[in-house]
Amino acid sequence: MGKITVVGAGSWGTALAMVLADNGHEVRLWGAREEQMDEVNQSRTNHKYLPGITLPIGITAYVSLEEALQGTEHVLLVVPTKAIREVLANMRTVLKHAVTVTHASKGIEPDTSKRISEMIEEELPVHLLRDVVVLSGPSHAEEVALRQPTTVTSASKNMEAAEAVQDLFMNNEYFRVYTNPDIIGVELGGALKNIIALAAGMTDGLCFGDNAKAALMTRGLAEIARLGRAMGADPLTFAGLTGMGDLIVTCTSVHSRNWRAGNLLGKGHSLEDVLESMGMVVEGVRTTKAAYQLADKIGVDMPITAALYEVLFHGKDVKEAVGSLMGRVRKHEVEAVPNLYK
Ligand SMILES: NC(=O)C1=CN([C@@H]2O[C@H](COP(=O)(O)OP(=O)(O)OC[C@H]3O[C@@H](n4cnc5c(N)ncnc54)[C@H](O)[C@@H]3O)[C@@H](O)[C@H]2O)C=CC1
Ligand SMILES: O=C(CO)COP(=O)(O)O
Repeated sequence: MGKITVVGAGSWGTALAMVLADNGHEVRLWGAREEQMDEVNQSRTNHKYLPGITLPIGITAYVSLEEALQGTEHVLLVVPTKAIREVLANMRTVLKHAVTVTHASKGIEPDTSKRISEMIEEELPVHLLRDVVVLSGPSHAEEVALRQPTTVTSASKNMEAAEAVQDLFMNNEYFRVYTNPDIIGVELGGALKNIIALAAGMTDGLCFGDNAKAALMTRGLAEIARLGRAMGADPLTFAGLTGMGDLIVTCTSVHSRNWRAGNLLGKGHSLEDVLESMGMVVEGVRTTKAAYQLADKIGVDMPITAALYEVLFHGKDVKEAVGSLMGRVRKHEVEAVPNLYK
């Protein structure tokens, strides 16, 4: 069993560190806050992010990134998308050897439209980066930390690297990992479902029913797949764990920060107050901006994303946004249908 450094000690980094420690690996958990890292080492808890959970002894917390990375060949990067470039720049200054970087974050960078694997390739020079792998799927940290059955996907351009990550995580009865070569589809599915989860939370906050939620999830998946296909993803990926699977778990679970934030917005709270009250990352807000810009740039129709963008960034009334969505021009459900009759 090897040494693995988990960079990011929030809820997801800590829960994944637990899986790796359960599998017998020596896990180094890095976080920037000394008080929090002392808590992990001394009390074996990380109460702000995983309340009530006792961490396995195989996890050691570090505040020095250089020490945390010494002698490890595998880095699991799990910080919010906003912090990815800053953390990679710090890694670049202290790394002395090549590592495989697996990331488990879910987002797209506004303005550049970059996926996280692209940011990793940009920030780490080739002599420090062996492979890039993505770990994604329907997986709330709260349930993984309770060792409840969970399935995710490991994706990479290099299938050997994806399989190596599958091996690292699959040695217990509760965490099962599939592999997929479609890194674009896996990353886009994980990032874009957060937009739909925010919208699903809003419909619940507005006290709309199950019909509205089912409509959002289904048409949301249609626009996720439409953008994904235009970006070179395999459309089938969006029917899998990192597409439909993650969409279901995020739109229907009270654990989801995106759903909870949307719910508060639907009840009339301001975006500023909602983000302030969450205390954890709500990736869907930045991703809405990034996806809106990307769809606009490449000419892909994403009506739900565009409606949410107006609500979040231009103060449009939520009910008015729903009205505009429902009043759009008539369409075929399946885009290929009109072509069949030509
Ligand atoms: N929580 C979950 O169940 C899941 C989360 N994810 C994804 O994992 C990523 C991380 O999410 P969580 O761990 O849930 O977030 P979180 O809000 O629980 O924790 C974020 C952590 O990142 C740290 N951080 C923030 N900025 C930093 C910086 N500049 N430098 C160093 N550390 C910094 C914070 O101190 C905190 O420890 C997100 O992209 C999220 O979408 C993916 C699957 C499940
Ligand atoms: O990605 C997740 C579950 O798969 C977590 O979603 P939230 O960030 O909305 O909590």
